[in-house]
Amino acid sequence: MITMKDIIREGHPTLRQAAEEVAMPPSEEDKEILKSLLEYIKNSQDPQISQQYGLRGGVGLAAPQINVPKRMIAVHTKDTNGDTYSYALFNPKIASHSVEKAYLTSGEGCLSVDRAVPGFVPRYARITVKAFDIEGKPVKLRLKGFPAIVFQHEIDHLNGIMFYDYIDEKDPFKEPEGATPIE
Ligand SMILES: O=CN(O)C[C@@H](CC1CCCC1)C(=O)N1NCCC[C@H]1C(=O)Nc1ccccn1
Ligand code: NI
Repeated sequence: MITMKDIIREGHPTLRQAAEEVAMPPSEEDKEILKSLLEYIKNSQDPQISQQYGLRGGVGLAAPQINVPKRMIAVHTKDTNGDTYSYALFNPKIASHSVEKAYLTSGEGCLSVDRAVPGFVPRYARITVKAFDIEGKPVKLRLKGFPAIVFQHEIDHLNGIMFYDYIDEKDPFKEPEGATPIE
């Protein structure tokens, strides 16, 4: 199982690399890696397991964060209606997106960043993601709200982008023009 010692931290070059596409259909090895990403996220949200293994809670994880420069992400979270979004995907791509932006009013953090970096992170309010599921079947997701923010944070990791790259240094809490705040 993945624990915090497997998660690389800022300064590690892999976090700033573009990750490689995963060949489809996925190999058994790639399937195991993808499963382990989703397993970490679920474990990190389990009070007993996360305490026992000292896991930092997360709602998403990308393979580069465990020093695997391959295009794989896992997301396990709820939206404000309480619907659960649980995905483990290969080669996710943002196929289209809204012009409208959105941002978390709490700002963002990252399991690979051991410090608080305050400020709003402007992202697209709605996205359409095309990807492949754990069996290599094509999937298409239309996302908005918190899940859309999480997916963008994870897909950025596949392109070597960190959340704080978007924060306005001069005025970190400036409301991004016409953006929707997400509590
Ligand atoms: O690449 C993936 N990561 O770096 C894990 C990140 C991903 C999220 C950050 C903002 C959008 C995606 C993560 O989950 N966190 N970041 C650091 C510690 C807290 C934790 C978090 O934000 N938890 C959370 C947030 C809202 C509701 C419930 N839990
Ligand atoms: Ni992150």
